[in-house]
Order: sequence, then structure tokens, then C-alpha cells
Amino acid sequence: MFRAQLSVAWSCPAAVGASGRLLRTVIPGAPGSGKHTLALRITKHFRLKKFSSWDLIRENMLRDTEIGVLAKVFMDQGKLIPDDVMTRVTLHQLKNFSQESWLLCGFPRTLRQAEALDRVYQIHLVLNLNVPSEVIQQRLSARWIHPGSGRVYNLEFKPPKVVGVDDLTGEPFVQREDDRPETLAEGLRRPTKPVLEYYRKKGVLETFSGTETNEIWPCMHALLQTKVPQIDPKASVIP
Ligand SMILES: Nc1nc2c(ncn2[C@@H]2O[C@H](COP(=O)(O)OP(=O)(O)O)[C@@H](O)[C@H]2O)c(=O)[nH]1
Ligand SMILES: Nc1ncnc2c1ncn2[C@@H]1O[C@H](COP(=O)(O)OP(=O)(O)O)[C@@H](O)[C@H]1O
Repeated sequence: MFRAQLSVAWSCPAAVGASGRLLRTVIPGAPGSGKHTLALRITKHFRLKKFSSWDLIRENMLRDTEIGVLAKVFMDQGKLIPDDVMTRVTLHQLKNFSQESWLLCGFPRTLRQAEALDRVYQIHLVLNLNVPSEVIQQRLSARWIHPGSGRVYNLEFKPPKVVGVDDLTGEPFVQREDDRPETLAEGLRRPTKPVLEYYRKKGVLETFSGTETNEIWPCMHALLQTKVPQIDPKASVIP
């Protein structure tokens, strides 16, 4: 059993965020490692604007854009979307938020994406999730999503109010094609080792190991408290 722990010493000066400097954070994360669940908690507690690569892709797929059609081909095979496409949509989205602190969820996952991001923005903090593969397999077999909004459920961890339908719209939810054990086993959607090594060398990588999001969250919360203003400093860490 893993214990939630920070395996790398905190490296950024405590003044970041508190000094009013913009904080650029990324949470790359393997499928099922809990990055979306944690990113939602982060934005509930801290003044960070969240961008999720999955939201960007999903919106394009729903609108049937050229990018959406292309993305679907790769996603259906359980693969990552090509670097140039993913980088272009992400950087385009960030352009309008040059004066805000942000959190990128699911990007970058390859060295090329990290380098492209670096050419435009200095990344101050990388939240790396280290969750055992067998735990991931189990979670994803129980992951259901509402395709319209991207809201994520889990029959064990975050069950809907009514089985089979989205809490807000009452519309049916579905399982993702690419959450099949066969596609996951290939590990094609994991952030690659070079991308993590790239950030480790820059001294911005913070690794959280654990089998439960609720175990990782207090550690992540404690770290973020030193770097970015909280929405309500008196609010409890409990999500
Ligand atoms: N059993 C269990 N499920 C979790 C936990 N954390 C997240 N989940 C669920 O696992 C699935 C994957 O989490 P998600 O945040 O979507 O992972 P992502 O693919 O890294 O964004 C979702 O269905 C979550 O509701 C946990 O600690 N335990
Ligand atoms: N940074 C990225 N580079 C390439 N493809 C991506 C990236 N982020 C998301 N995608 C594509 O969108 C899909 C859904 O994204 P997300 O929900 O974040 O993935 P997962 O749960 O698989 O980690 C991914 O499986 C992948 O096909």
C-alpha cells in the first residue's frame, strides 16, 4: 500500500502567489489518477483558473469541428491526440488569460508539449500523481461521464443521486470507449517519463503517491496554501 506523501521537497519560494505573482501550474496525470477530481477541488479552494485538455477536446467533439473529428479517431484507439493539435488548442485558449493564475489539467503529457508550453509560459509547479495501475484499472471500470458537461461519476467513489443519470440534467451518462482495460493496458495516455524528468530537472515537480484521492488531497492542499491565495482561508480542507 502506498501512503500519501510528497516524495520531493517543496521547492518554490513561499512568496509565490502570496506576493501576487501569477502561478502557472500543471497536473499532467495518467488516466484515472484523479487529476480532474483533484483539479475541481483545487479550483473550489484556490484562486486558480482551470483549463482541462479533455474539456477542450470534448467541446470540439460536440461541435463536430475538424479538431473534434480528428481527436475522436485517436481517442477511440485509446491514444493521445497529436502534439501539434493539442498544443495549438491549449495555447490558443490560454492567450486570453495572461493576467490570471491557472491550472492546466491533462496537459502537457509529452516532452514536445512541455517544451512548446515552456516557450510561452514559465511553469512554476507540476502536480504529479503516482497512483498504482491496479487502482487505476478498478476506478476506470466504474467511471461514467455525462457527455454534454463532462461531469464525472464513479459508482463507488462518487455515485450519482439516481443510478444511470446525471445529477443536474437527468440525462443518461455513458462509459468512455477508451476506458476499456485493453486500451489502458497499453499505457498510451500516461504522461511520458521524459516529461516528468524535464520538470524534475527544473525543480518544479511535486509527486503525490497514494491509492485514495482523499488521502492525497490534504497534502496537495497544504502545498498549495504556501503558493496561491485561498478563496476562503477559513474554509475547511474537507472537499
Ligand atoms: N474508488 C475511488 N475512485 C476515485 C477516487 N478518486 C477519483 N475516483 C474516481 O475515479 C475515476 C477517475 O478519476 P478522474 O478524476 O476522472 O481521473 P483522471 O482521468 O485522472 O482525470 C472517476 O470516476 C472518479 O470519480 C478514489 O480515491 N477512489
Ligand atoms: N495533453 C494531451 N495530449 C494529447 N491528448 C490528450 C491530452 N489531454 C487529453 N488528451 C486526449 O483526450 C482524452 C481525454 O482526456 P482526459 O480525460 O484528460 O484523459 P484521461 O482520463 O485519459 O487521462 C485522452 O485520452 C486523450 O486522447
